[in-house]
Amino acid sequence: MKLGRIYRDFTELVGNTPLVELARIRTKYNLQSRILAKIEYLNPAGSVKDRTAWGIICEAEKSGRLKPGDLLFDLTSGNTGIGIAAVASARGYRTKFYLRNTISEDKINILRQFGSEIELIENEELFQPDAIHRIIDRIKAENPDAFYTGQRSNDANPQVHFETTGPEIWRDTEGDIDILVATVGTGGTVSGAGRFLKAQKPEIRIVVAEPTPQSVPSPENPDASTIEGVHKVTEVEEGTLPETYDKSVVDEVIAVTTEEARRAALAVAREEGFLVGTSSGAAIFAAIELSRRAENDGKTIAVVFPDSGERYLSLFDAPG
Ligand SMILES: Cc1ncc(COP(=O)(O)O)c(C=O)c1O
Repeated sequence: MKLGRIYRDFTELVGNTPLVELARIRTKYNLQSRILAKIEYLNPAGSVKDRTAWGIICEAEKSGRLKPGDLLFDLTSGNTGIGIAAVASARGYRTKFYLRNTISEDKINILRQFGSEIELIENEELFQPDAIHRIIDRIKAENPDAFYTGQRSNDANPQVHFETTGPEIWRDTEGDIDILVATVGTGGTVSGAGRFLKAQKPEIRIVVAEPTPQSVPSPENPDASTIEGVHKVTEVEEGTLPETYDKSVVDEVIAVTTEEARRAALAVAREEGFLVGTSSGAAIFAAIELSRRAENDGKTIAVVFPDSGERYLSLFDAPG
């Protein structure tokens, strides 16, 4: 980065997040691999989704689909909404978001600060067969003149990770990377960054940390404590995975409970000083599991930390 730089606006701050070695986690768990974490909460609106938001809005502007003052809308578990709301403020658009009613109060409060319109969707509605597709059809019909950012289907989402997240990890490791671990909401991060990294070095393994079945709300277990923003990618109904998730880049999936993810996130805060969210905890838990395998001795594992633990303070009691 050159000295004395003045940034033109918010969007120039998106990306180029630091990759940090977690040496104290390595010592604590006596690991034989090097663990690196990409600290995505250092994006300007606080999550990896600032990249997605900027990628989608930039692409829509280039193709002439947006004019000043337009309304943008999406179905989101919060972080994408916050990223889109922030980029929209910087570019002169309005926003409206549809959110599951179990989402953390912290994220809803942040969206209100940006002036976004918010509509909550009953958790139960999401249990019905084909719920996501029906909800998306409904919200599109409700906003006929607005622009649907469509994080689950818009190719600009994985593309921005192919153009930024993947190259940044490749550049910062100077190619010394063997495994990438990420979680999947839309799959944009893992598909785009994973595709880029495999194009540079085909033997890199791409690993997804997914929630266990017990960590996903269902009609039988509606109050399950979720890893917010993160979905199961195995044993899910045909057609429910987002179009932006490219399972062909993924070599392995490791299941993590919400409790394991929470504890791992706390270990990162207490050992390394990074207060990360639960999906970061799931990713580091999976990385620790991988590094306990003899085959991974001496290897480098990079982990994506999507957001900050400050986004979930209202969901969990202060731990001891
Ligand atoms: C907290 C959190 N972690 C991880 C992810 C996964 O990111 P992606 O949508 O790129 O798969 C999301 C996405 O919504 C998220 O909100």
